[in-house]
Amino acid sequence: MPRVVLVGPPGSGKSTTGATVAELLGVGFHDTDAAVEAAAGRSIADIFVEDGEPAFRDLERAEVSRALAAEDGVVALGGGAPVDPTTEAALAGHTVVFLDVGIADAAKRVGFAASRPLLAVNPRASWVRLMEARRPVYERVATHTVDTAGRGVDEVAGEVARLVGTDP
Ligand SMILES: Nc1ncnc2c1ncn2[C@@H]1O[C@H](COP(=O)(O)OP(=O)(O)O)[C@@H](O)[C@H]1O
Ligand SMILES: O=C(O)C1=C[C@@H](OP(=O)(O)O)[C@@H](O)[C@H](O)C1
Ligand SMILES: [Mg+2]
Repeated sequence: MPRVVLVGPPGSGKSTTGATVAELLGVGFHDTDAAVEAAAGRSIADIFVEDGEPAFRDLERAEVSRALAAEDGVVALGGGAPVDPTTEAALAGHTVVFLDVGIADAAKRVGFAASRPLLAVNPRASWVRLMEARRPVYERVATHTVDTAGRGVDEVAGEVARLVGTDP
């Protein structure tokens, strides 16, 4: 079982902070988006364009299920992963940290580049809409919440590592 699973919206820092948390804890780091891309041999943006979002969600659900069973370090999910009911149910019993962030910090961090297809059109409005819909899901699955607003990667990673460092 992973030591900690990171959830939160795009730009909350799951992928970047997760790698630092893993270093601090001396464990491996696994990003489910990177695993989906490696297995498909294509970027997430290409999977969205060529096969559509439902096809990506199917790949994501399968990869998250595998990672929750097989990985034992830090696991970062994609921002939409916990919205899937199967994935939400599978997160029960795991140590899950919700990296919270507001639109101002997320916009500064992500720049809303084309690599995040859901934010390609009207990025700020799309991000706010996604976050409004998903916040209840993040709050339901989280065992801990860390506010990342105005805080750098090292500070956030240090707090996450302290929160979960004593967990078995
Ligand atoms: N706490 C932070 N402070 C400043 N920049 C950050 C922070 N967390 C992440 N970033 C930067 O924001 C961008 C998006 O981070 P990323 O880890 O990909 O987020 P996510 O995986 O949650 O979408 C990256 O360029 C990263 O370096
Ligand atoms: O919010 C989403 O639905 C998505 C977030 C992305 O991951 P990050 O949250 O790591 O950017 C990636 O999984 C895909 O573009 C879909
Ligand atoms: Mg990410």
